[in-house]
Amino acid sequence: MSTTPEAVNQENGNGSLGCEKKVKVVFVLGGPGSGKGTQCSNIVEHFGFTHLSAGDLLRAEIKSGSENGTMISNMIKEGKIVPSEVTVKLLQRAMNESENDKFLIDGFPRNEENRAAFENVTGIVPEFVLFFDCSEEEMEKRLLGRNQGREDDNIETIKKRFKVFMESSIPVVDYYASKDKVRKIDAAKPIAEVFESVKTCFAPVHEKAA
Ligand SMILES: Nc1ncnc2c1ncn2[C@@H]1O[C@H](COP(=O)(O)OP(=O)(O)O)[C@@H](O)[C@H]1O
Ligand SMILES: Nc1ccn([C@@H]2O[C@H](COP(=O)(O)OP(=O)(O)O)[C@@H](O)[C@H]2O)c(=O)n1
Ligand SMILES: [Mg+2]
Repeated sequence: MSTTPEAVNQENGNGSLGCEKKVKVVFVLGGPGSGKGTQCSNIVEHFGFTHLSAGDLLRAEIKSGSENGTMISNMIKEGKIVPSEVTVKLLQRAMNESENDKFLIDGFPRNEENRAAFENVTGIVPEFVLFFDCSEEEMEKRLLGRNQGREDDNIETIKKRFKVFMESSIPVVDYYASKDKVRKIDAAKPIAEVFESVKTCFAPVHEKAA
């Protein structure tokens, strides 16, 4: 059952969303074009998670005619990170509206502010962080060929996104690595091979051949 908007804003214990609902969260991080969205679709199909892309939620918010739409749109065009207040609310709403209790949160947290705001507001600590490791050269090639009509998939914005990734997102990966929560994947390989590595992070150990 969905909760009321008021419940969404309440702080509660670990794994709680301000109501009785306990959830499991896996953060999916990696540079722009590293294949986060592609692999999340595979994970959803095989492991029953619900995929929440922070970027998709922000783009939907622009389309909905929200009062924040212009600000979000301008930030995305510049490759900048939208204030956490906006993004965390969208993620919380999506989790509360879902019947599922397992979420892949893709493209979030992208900076220290995102990370702290999410943990403070929701009380949720991720099970682990999937990190897609890929060279900028490969990511650039993929983004320029993505063809989804995105206003930020142009070379000028791509360069800005790479800079933001290195300066703001890598420290978040380092933070979770210091807590032994990062599962790093070589994301430069073909899609099916990357998914073989991803699977090992989700499948229980006993499912593997002895
Ligand atoms: N392993 C891969 N090898 C080649 N192309 C890929 C691979 N993974 C994803 N792609 C393609 O690269 C582009 C970016 O992938 P996407 O999943 O949207 O990445 P992200 O969400 O990390 O930006 C898409 O066009 C996608 O089809
Ligand atoms: N946590 C987030 C995620 C995305 N965004 C914005 O949305 C843009 C696109 O994010 P995305 O995750 O859809 O992009 P990809 O990494 O999938 O290419 C980012 O460059 C940011 O401008 C944000 O501000 N905060
Ligand atoms: Mg994506």
